[in-house]
Amino acid sequence: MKTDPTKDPTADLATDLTADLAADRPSGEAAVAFRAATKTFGTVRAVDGLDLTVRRGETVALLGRNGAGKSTTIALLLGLDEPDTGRVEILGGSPSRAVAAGRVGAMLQEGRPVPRVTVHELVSFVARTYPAPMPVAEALALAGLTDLAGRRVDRLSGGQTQRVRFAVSLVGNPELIVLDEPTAALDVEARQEFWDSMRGYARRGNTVLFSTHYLEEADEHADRIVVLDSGRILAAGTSEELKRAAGGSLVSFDLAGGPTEWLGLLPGVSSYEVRGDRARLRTDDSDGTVRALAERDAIRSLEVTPISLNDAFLSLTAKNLEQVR
Ligand SMILES: Nc1ncnc2c1ncn2[C@@H]1O[C@H](COP(=O)(O)OP(=O)(O)OP(=O)(O)O)[C@@H](O)[C@H]1O
Repeated sequence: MKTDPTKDPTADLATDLTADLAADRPSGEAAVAFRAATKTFGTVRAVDGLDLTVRRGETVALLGRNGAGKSTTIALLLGLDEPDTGRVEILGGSPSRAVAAGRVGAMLQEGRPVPRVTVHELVSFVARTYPAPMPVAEALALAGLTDLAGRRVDRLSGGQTQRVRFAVSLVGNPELIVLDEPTAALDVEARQEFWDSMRGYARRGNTVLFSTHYLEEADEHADRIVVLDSGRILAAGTSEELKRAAGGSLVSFDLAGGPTEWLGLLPGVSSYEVRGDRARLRTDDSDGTVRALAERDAIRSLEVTPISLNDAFLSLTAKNLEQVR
């Protein structure tokens, strides 16, 4: 549902419901639905029986290593490629219909700036190709480009160019925006500016699906994270849920020169490492591990912390590697 802060939101809701009824579709339909979708290239299953639903208004991150299947998933979603088997739907219909109607905006990895035109000219040109675009000034403001409107697009920095691509993807006033690694190669500041723009768009009630390698970005900017590996979903949920799914906590303490062979035998401990005099134990049963350490009087500078999202990601993908082998 789209909301304009200057308007009564219930008026929007009423309009939306009327539109939904008029279009003969349920008002609660998903923004994105993959149903057992598979895509194979030669012997590689880039997308392998994918079942994924993104609700309207959600911001979802697709997280995965190189080759996990993120770009192929996005290509299927945008109708740039067809699944071999299974189904992909956007906003209750086919991807190509949603794209043609301007209901989906996309920012893909490739694409070079057009020479000589200004930011305003380019975004205006793209706006004219959509049936119900947003005002160009609004798209420029959302993308943080108001002050750069008169600048030539081939004379912008990497971060500014990325924001132009963002403006181009949203000027059609889409309900769903799909971003394939939108901040690859941006510095920290440009990345932050980009996410600020994206959040402005999401706050209007729109749906965002983005792929990333950056765990912090997924953690910070998505309502839900979907971890992909070998074209399959390994885990999905909030970062807290993923940490829980990966299992466990970290227990660390000072060895004070003591032996290390027994660490792996402690209750709950699945792995451990020793750096200098500090032992770090990964455990599924932190209470049991701590009790056993206390019995051995090995609790010097003891700390129990939840695992980081990074640890959870590594652990989830490592488990999958073991299963694949
Ligand atoms: N057109 C293609 N022809 C052959 N193999 C392909 C093609 N597109 C993707 N693949 C393979 O499918 C798998 C998934 O690739 P995909 O690009 O979807 O992964 P990704 O998660 O987006 O990776 P990255 O993070 O490196 O962009 C990889 O093994 C890749 O080599």
